[in-house]
Amino acid sequence: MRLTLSMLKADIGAVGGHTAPSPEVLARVREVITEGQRAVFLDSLVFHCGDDIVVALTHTRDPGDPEVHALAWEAFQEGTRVAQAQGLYGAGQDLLKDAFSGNLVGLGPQVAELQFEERPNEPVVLLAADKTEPGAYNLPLYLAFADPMHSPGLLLSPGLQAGFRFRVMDVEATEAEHVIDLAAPERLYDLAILLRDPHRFVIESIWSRKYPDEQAVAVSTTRLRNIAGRYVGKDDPVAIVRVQKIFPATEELGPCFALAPFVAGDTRGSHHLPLMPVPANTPASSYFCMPMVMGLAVSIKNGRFTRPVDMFSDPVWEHVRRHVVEKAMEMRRQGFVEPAMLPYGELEYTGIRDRLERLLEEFTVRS
Ligand SMILES: O=C(COP(=O)(O)O)[C@@H](O)[C@H](O)[C@H](O)COP(=O)(O)O
Repeated sequence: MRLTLSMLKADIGAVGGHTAPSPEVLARVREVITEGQRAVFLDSLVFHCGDDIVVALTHTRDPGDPEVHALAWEAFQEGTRVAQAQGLYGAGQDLLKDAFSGNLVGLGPQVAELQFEERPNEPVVLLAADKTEPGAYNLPLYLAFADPMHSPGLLLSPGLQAGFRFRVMDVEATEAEHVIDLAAPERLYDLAILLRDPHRFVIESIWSRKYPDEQAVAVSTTRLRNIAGRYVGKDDPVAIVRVQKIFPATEELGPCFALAPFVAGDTRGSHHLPLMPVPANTPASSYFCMPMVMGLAVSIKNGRFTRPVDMFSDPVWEHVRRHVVEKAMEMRRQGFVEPAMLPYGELEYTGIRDRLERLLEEFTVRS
């Protein structure tokens, strides 16, 4: 069965700040999605990461299918109406355009879609992150798909030994989509040169080299500020990762997040803090909006999801989180000084830029 898995995500309002959607907003999104079942898709999961609502759908249409996207758009719009009625903060924040034009890409919501021939058992991990940007997945995915120190399957399993092909997107290119395909391990150093800059170069997809038609990973790559031309909240990317057999195993992918790399985002989208792996449906952190990532491991059969297993909820992750919190607090001790605050070009609010321009005019040439 040729299946498409679509992950569609939007921040449409939250309770008491940029925290979490209300139960009523979530219920309305679920209701609209459920009404669309059978006509448009096979199965769905609706959950949240921080203040972002994620809709995951399985269907037999192609990625970018207008009806699938229209259903998600309608669900987010209906949810926004509830958020507005409840006075939630940032109601409809990620719906940047008024009219739906056949595809959610470019309208504000994040979209990751992956098409595949369903295996007899199809294990998949659904990742969602809040208060950060699409490049936040660069390092964990590189470790899982290219680094045998983290992913022993690259050495041990014949299905993985040929390595993987990484498609990297230059998200600063606005006129057209600029991508490059790099095969690991041969082009590992070239890959590293790009991935070291997660603001600009983002892993968009990863493919098996032994089975070139088999896509392992799809990451949403939309940068909201490229659409809106100004800061309207962080991008908060989603990603789909197929696991096991010819791909890294779930337990190889997991530890790649334990490193908790410093990523851009958190308060006012203008700082670096470590990416904290959290259980599903965790509200955004009141500690400086620490960037967070959640993962649901699911199996799919005939397009139906099993009940998900929460990837970052077992006891090991409590230990990891303690370490991540220490890392975050240490960084916060240096307040506004880089790299705690982002470099000038990446600041999402204009206050510093405006003030610096005035200050530069006050400089005089020393005689
Ligand atoms: O990062 C944040 C929100 O991100 P989000 O929109 O949830 O992706 C917050 O730190 C806000 O920038 C901060 O709370 C200020 O928000 P405003 O008062 O400007 O809306």
